[in-house]
Amino acid sequence: MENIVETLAAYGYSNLEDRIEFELDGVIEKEIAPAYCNENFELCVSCMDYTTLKVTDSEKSVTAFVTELLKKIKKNTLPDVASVCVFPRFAPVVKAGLAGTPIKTTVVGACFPAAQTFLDVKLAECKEAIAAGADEIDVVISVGEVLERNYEQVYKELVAIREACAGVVLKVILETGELKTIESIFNASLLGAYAGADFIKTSTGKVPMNATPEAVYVICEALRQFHVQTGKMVGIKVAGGITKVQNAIRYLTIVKHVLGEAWISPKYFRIGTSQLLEDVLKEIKTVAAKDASL
Ligand SMILES: O=C[C@H](O)COP(=O)(O)O
Repeated sequence: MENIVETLAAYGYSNLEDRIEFELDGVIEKEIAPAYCNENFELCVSCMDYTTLKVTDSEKSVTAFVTELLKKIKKNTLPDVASVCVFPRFAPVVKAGLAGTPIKTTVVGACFPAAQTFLDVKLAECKEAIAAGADEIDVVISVGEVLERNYEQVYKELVAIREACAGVVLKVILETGELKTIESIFNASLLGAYAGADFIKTSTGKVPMNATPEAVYVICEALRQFHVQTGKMVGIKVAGGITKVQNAIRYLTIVKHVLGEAWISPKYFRIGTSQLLEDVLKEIKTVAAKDASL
C-alpha cells in the first residue's frame, strides 16, 4: 500500500485559485456557446446516471421510474443513459427492469449519504448490493476525516471498499460542498484515485451546496496531474442539483478543457441527476424547431 501522505506531496495546487477564476470567466466561458448543440445534448444523455434517491422510493415507484425512462428513450429516439442510480435495496428491481438493455445498475452504497457507520457495515452493504445486481457503486468519502487531514485513514478505508467492490465500477463521492477548500477537494480526489476509484464524484445531492464549476475544475486538475504521474485515467461524475442543460454543458466543457477529449464518453464522464432529462428533451425540441424554421 502506498504511503499516501508522501505520495500527495508530489502534487501541487498552488495558484489554482487564480487559474480557475481566470479560465472559468475567460477561455472556458467562450467554449460553452459552441458546445450548446443537439450532439452534446445527446452526449449528456448517454453520460447520465439517471437517479432516484428519495425517502419515499418504493419497489413500485422505482419500477415505474425505470419503465418511464425506457419509454422516454424509445419515444424520443434518445441514446441509452449510462445507468440508473438507486438506493441499495432496489438493485434487483432496477436490474430486472433494465434487462435486455445495455444500461447499468448503479447503487449508492456504504451508508450513503453521510457514510458515518462502521467500516464492516459499509463493506457488507457494498457486497450485498453487488450480489443483488449492482454493476456500479457510489460511496461517500469520510468527509470529516478529510477535513482533519487524516489522509492515511481515509485512504485505507477506500482501499478496503475498493477490494469489497472488486469487479464493479466504483465512484468515490467527495461531497465538495462540505469539503469547501481547494486543498481538501484536490487531496480527496487523489485519495480516491490512488485507492482505485473509477470515478471521482462531486456530491450526493443531499447537502445545501452540490456540484460547482470551481469544484469540478479542481477535481479535473487533480485527475489531470494523476494521469501525468501514473498514466491512469480516472473519470469524473458531476452530481447534485443539475437540472438544466446549460449546467450540464458547462461541466462537459470544463472536463474537456482540463482533461481533454479522451474523457468525453460514459467511460470517464457521468452526470448524476434526477431531473435533467426533461430539460434535455425540451432543448432538443427547441433546437429542432429552430433548425426547421430556417
Ligand atoms: O447521487 C446523487 C444524485 O446524482 C443527485 O441527483 P439530484 O440532485 O439531481 O437529485
